[in-house]
Amino acid sequence: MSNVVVVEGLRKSYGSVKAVAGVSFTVGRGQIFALLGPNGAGKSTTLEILEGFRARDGGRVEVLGLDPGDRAVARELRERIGLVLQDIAVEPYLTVREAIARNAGYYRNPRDVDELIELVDLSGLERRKVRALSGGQKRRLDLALGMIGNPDLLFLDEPTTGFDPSARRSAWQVVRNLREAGTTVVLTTHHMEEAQELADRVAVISDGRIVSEGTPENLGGRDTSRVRISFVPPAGSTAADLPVDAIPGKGARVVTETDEPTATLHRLTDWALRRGTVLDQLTVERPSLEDIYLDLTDRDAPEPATRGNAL
Ligand SMILES: Nc1ncnc2c1ncn2[C@@H]1O[C@H](COP(=O)(O)OP(=O)(O)OP(=O)(O)O)[C@@H](O)[C@H]1O
Repeated sequence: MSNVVVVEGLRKSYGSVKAVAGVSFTVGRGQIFALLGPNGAGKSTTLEILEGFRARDGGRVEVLGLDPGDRAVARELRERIGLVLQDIAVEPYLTVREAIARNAGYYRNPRDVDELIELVDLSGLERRKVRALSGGQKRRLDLALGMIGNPDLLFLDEPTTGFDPSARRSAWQVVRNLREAGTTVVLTTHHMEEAQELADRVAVISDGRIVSEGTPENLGGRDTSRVRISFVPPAGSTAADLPVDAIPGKGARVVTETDEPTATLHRLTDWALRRGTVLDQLTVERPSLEDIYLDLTDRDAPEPATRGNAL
């Protein structure tokens, strides 16, 4: 797979603040790549350098085979990338359709305006003024404006902040459809579910450095972490009766952790069935992406109390 983005040893300081302190990663063609990290970690600075808005202090950067630091390629880069940034100002007295159609005029090979309106779920709102849109509708317009130029590479900076759950799911589908059509996407998000749902690869940045990179499934050893099984033991039985070592959990639950979930579950369910009973409220969980993320970005934090459901 050819790389659409190559970043090697990228550095950028603002005075004495080392915002980006030696960041390296690549993004393959047609991939969705998510950059995660706490506030102030260096995500926006990295993205702004890739987008050609900010000069770097050091390191190598290639975007669609071009150096975004080279002013001579700015126009070509502008044609081939799409941007959905935070707080985009759109002329408030234009209608949705006018705003999209106007931006279409800036590109050589724009998408069809009406198709795009449908794609981002703004059908029926074409004639509404931008100033009368809700926060989530405005963000969908931002998404349309980022895509209107038919970009090879789309940057999405916290694309679904302020969306209701249903709008968020439709926006995810829009992004997945773009990937199907061959568009490469680089996004930042604070929603771990978004990264889990969308990203082919994720990198976690903290204090200007990448602290872990992988797929949402294997980031930080997530796929090999111990599995946690929890349930309420049958009435009349104690922890000592169970066929596995378990410790008290929340309420009446007990919890056991294992590297061999199949065998442990077999022992437990076999034990329960032989007694003609059930393991009430049984859950089997690996750490969620959010658990792993919190571990990676705050090593002093206590063990997270809640865990996700993905196995
Ligand atoms: N123009 C600037 N001048 C001085 N310092 C800056 C500037 N822009 C960012 N910084 C500092 O650089 C560091 C990285 O900021 P950056 O905006 O890249 O982080 P971020 O990961 O995008 O954060 P957020 O999630 O809050 O958007 C922070 O310490 C920030 O205060």
